[in-house]
Amino acid sequence: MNIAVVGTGYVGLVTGTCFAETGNEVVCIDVDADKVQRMQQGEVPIYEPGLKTLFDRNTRQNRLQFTTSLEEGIKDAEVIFLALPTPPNGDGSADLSYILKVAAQLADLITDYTVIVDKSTVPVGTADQVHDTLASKISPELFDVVSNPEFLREGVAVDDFLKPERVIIGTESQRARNIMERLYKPFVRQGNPIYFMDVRSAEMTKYAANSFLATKITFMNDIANLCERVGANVDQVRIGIGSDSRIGKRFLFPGVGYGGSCFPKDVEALVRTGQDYDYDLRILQSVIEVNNRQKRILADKLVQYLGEDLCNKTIGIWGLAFKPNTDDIREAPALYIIQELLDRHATIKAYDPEAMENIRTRFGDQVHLVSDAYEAVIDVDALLIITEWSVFRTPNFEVMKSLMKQPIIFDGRNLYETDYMAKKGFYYESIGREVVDGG
Ligand SMILES: NC(=O)c1ccc[n+]([C@@H]2O[C@H](COP(=O)([O-])OP(=O)(O)OC[C@H]3O[C@@H](n4cnc5c(N)ncnc54)[C@H](O)[C@@H]3O)[C@@H](O)[C@H]2O)c1
Ligand SMILES: O=c1ccn([C@@H]2O[C@H](COP(=O)(O)OP(=O)(O)O[C@H]3O[C@H](CO)[C@@H](O)[C@H](O)[C@H]3O)[C@@H](O)[C@H]2O)c(=O)[nH]1
Repeated sequence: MNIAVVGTGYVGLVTGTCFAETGNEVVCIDVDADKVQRMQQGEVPIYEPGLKTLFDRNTRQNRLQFTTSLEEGIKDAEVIFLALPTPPNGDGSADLSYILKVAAQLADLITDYTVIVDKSTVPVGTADQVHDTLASKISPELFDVVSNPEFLREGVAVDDFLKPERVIIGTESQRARNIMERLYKPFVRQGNPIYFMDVRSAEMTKYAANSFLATKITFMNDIANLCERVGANVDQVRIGIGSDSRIGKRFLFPGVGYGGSCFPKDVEALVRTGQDYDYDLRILQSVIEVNNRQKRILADKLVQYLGEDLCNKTIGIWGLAFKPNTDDIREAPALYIIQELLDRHATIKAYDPEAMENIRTRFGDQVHLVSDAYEAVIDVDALLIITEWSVFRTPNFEVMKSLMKQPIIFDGRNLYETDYMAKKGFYYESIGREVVDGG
């Protein structure tokens, strides 16, 4: 099938590459000329495990191509995916201008029946708006607008796309449904379902899923904070409740708050949708509040221990990306923690396996970026662990102790056992567990 993907970011590039991998002819379109040129020259502009191999294979075989021209990119497409940004407006609502602008352009270009698929995360009613934009210029018989929200996670995006737990397709058109089913069949051969539903329910499913997961994490963060106060260990509580299949083991890991380009903006946008319909989503309002507090928790713990003024202190940081296996720093807790430390005049040394370029772009030379984890602890007064990259899980603590000015660790991801850290001679604070002082 001939497919066009408009918007070649984390979602668009993975979508385009994976559809090419199942034999489709894919053209990816992006307004960012520099990005398009890099991709045309064989460079994958984001870090996503497994993507480069698929990208190389499909570009080599000319099944995956790139252009800045919408007209050229969509000319043979039976299906056009919109994988465009939907960032938050000032009031928390989703900015639909990218989607509606492209919809208006498509209205001038489509001449044969085409399925327009909304893959971006958009509020209920957006597909109708896209439909109306097109229908104001071309016959509704020339197109269908389908909602096909994407559930991939960064860091495992290729796996998630190739083996989705479910595919959601919102459409009332049998013709569009048949095309979408044909396209997705290769990805659900192990029996995972494709759920067809009405467009509005599909749009809502995406927000409900992200908001539920953000709530689950936030609930655990709240419980973790209480565990600290009552002398319980949140890791044991997590295992205790997670083994109840009604609760489930996943997404119960407490930490420094959820970040990334999706949960923060999508929870806000759903609250906003509620307000538009005179309905207060109180649970989600609390989730936002608790998460904002949680993003500061590691800096708060540090300040409580080292004092308000950090002007003579050097703080090491492990992990800057919002989660492991990505270079993405959008809404990363690290951004908030770094800003807090800078406001308190601390010197910062930081290391992340993939996200340092993005941090350099954001903070310039205010953050001293180093080339490995051990370098980030040389002469530091304390180490903050913000992202749980695997490489941080079993460090040589003897070496660390010999490098650090003081053996103090604030661990936002509960990477180590508290008893072990005490035995190794560290002052060690984590999330929802006892503080130990082995010094
Ligand atoms: N990142 C994720 O993990 C994820 C997962 C599921 C859903 N989503 C949703 O998918 C959508 C895209 O997210 P993303 O993370 O891929 O965004 P992104 O910012 O990484 O990529 C968006 C791309 O669109 C391009 N673009 C902007 N205007 C354009 C135009 N007029 N024509 C062509 N290209 C244009 C940008 O240059 C950019 O390359 C959002 O709605 C997001 O909420 C994201
Ligand atoms: O137990 C957990 C799990 C996650 N997180 C945090 O939650 C955030 C989001 O993590 P994750 O969901 O793994 O990454 P995303 O790539 O943001 O993926 C989410 O957002 C995407 C965009 O909408 C959806 O497609 C995915 O299904 C959804 O999981 C990160 O800051 C994680 O550190 C925790 O703190 N504890």
